[in-house]
Amino acid sequence: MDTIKSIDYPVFFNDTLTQLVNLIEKGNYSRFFILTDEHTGEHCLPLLQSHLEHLNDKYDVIEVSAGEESKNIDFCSGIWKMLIDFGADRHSLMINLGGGVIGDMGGFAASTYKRGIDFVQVPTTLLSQVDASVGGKTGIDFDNLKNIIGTFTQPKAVFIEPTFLQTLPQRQILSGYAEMLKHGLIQDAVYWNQLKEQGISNGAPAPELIHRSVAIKNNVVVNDPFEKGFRKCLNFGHTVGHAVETYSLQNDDGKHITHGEAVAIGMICEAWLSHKKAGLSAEELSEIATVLNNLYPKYDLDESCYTLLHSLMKTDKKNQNGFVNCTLLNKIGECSIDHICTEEELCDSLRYYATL
Ligand SMILES: NC(=O)c1ccc[n+]([C@@H]2O[C@H](COP(=O)([O-])OP(=O)(O)OC[C@H]3O[C@@H](n4cnc5c(N)ncnc54)[C@H](O)[C@@H]3O)[C@@H](O)[C@H]2O)c1
Ligand SMILES: O=C(O)C(=O)C[C@@H](O)[C@H](O)[C@H](O)COP(=O)(O)O
Ligand SMILES: [Zn+2]
Repeated sequence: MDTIKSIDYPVFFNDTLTQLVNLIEKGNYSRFFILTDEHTGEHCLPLLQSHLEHLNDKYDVIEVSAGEESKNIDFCSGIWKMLIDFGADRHSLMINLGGGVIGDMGGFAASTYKRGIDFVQVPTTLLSQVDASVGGKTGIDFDNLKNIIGTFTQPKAVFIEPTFLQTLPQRQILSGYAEMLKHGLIQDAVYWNQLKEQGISNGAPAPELIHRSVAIKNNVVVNDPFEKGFRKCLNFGHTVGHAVETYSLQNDDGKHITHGEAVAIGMICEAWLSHKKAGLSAEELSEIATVLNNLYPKYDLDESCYTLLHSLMKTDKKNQNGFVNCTLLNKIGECSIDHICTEEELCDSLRYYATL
């Protein structure tokens, strides 16, 4: 599969770990650091290390706990502290070996340490391969708000290695599939139909589909890297989705939903808003709601939490002048940005989800 050229860096799909070793050797780095979480440390690090034996004295491993609960300032401080303790200088390289949590937080830690050191993304979840590793959004959650602190900083390269997906639990595969479905909905009706018809059984989607999603996302971010305008299309499903994800993280019942599951709920609600406000037909709304509702577990959101959900939506980064600003679909495969949605409309979209 062809390497994709992003803003000013390559996204590799073939011989990825050899390509990574080439980058390390050519980059003349003083040291490099591999950031993992407890799962990628177990399942992915050994394969990477088998390519690094001749560089054993040039790197250290930094491991954090797994999951969204770690994507915060405390774990980020821990990473900065380890970089200081290991003597990382400005000519160091950070290798983010993990899912979106590691990619976002490792990218943020690297982009701020000594005002910025190089980093690369080695995504190990479907979600991070198709979406999070490309485009340069780095960040952490803070004050119970998703990605509220962060930077736009591009990696030096992205290495998409399909082998890593072999150990990924099916729930996480489905989570990544939600972002792939989003890519179809916003940009490519043929791709949506292909994903919808073949569905997802056991294991990861074909590498060609992963490549297709990266190509769709990349095409958007190269034209609007700082989300001044059309990049907001990649945020379809996230106004409601991030609020639901945050709500689930705050509820200490141990039943946290994944980012993809939350975005799937958000896409149903925002498809309903699209029907009300942006021309999406009733037939296409019904198709989207059926596909997503069948793929993802139902999450209980009763009326008593709507006020909290709306207050979370009011903090969305697309908002301006206090108005909640959504990306909506005009039809499957085409979207438009900057639709102001009222509290009543947003709550009605949650009511629609509850009726399914
Ligand atoms: N920067 C962006 O553009 C962007 C895009 C989409 C999502 N995100 C962010 O990404 C995060 C979600 O990423 P995610 O879904 O990858 O979650 P994650 O990083 O928490 O990974 C999910 C789980 O899978 C485990 N895991 C990772 N790779 C594995 C492997 N190969 N085998 C077995 N287990 C493995 C992890 O340890 C974790 O428990 C969210 O914080 C979201 O906000 C960022
Ligand atoms: O790359 C983008 O732009 C996206 O919006 C992709 C999203 O899938 C992703 O979840 C992103 O992290 C959301 O960004 P945020 O700015 O809404 O925090
Ligand atoms: Zn997302």
